Amino acid sequence: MQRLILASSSPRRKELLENLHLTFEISSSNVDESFDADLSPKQAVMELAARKARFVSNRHQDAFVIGSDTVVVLGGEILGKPASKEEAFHMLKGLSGETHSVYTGVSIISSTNKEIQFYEKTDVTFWELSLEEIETYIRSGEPFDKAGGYGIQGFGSFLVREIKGDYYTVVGLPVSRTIRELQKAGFILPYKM
Ligand SMILES: Cc1cn([C@H]2C[C@H](O)[C@@H](COP(=O)(O)OP(=O)(O)OP(=O)(O)O)O2)c(=O)[nH]c1=O
Repeated sequence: MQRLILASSSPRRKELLENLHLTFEISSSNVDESFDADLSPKQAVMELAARKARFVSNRHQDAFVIGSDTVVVLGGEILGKPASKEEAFHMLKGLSGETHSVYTGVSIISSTNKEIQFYEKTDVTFWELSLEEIETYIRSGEPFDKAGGYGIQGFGSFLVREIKGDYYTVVGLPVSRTIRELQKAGFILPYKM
């Protein structure tokens, strides 16, 4: 029986992988999430996803490991998680009425230590937001553990007017691409596809 490990502490990623009816373990990675300012968003998310997957793979060499990283990009600027109410306010005010891109990078390391990296990008357009809407949203506490300061899957759904691309890329794991790449890497699915 092949072992599969999700290298993530994100409850969303766990839930998304569970949707695929796979049996897997969780092992969170403790890596430095800073990256070189010269990296493009796609390079940055793939590099961070690989760092997370390698951290766990080094401790569990017999397993398939999945690592993932998500950022929001507005006008060329990469937004991570807001560290304060002020930062959340600044991010959400910037996203108001605009279209931004969400990049999620994924790294898969196989049980024979082969690495695959890929990314997906989804464009998200926000409604024009009033100051009251932004303040109400920040008071909910939802922005703080999420790239760009919002969660499309939660209360933050009211912010979003339109998306173009895979919804699950925004939530943190592009599941349909991930299962295909996992299979290519040699992981045997518990069902036929
Ligand atoms: C834009 C957006 C991001 N997010 C989340 C996905 C990621 O969990 C988080 C971005 O932070 P990440 O650093 O990608 O992930 P993480 O720290 O939550 O988990 P780990 O590193 O252990 O895997 O933002 C949403 O849940 N909904 C959204 O709409």
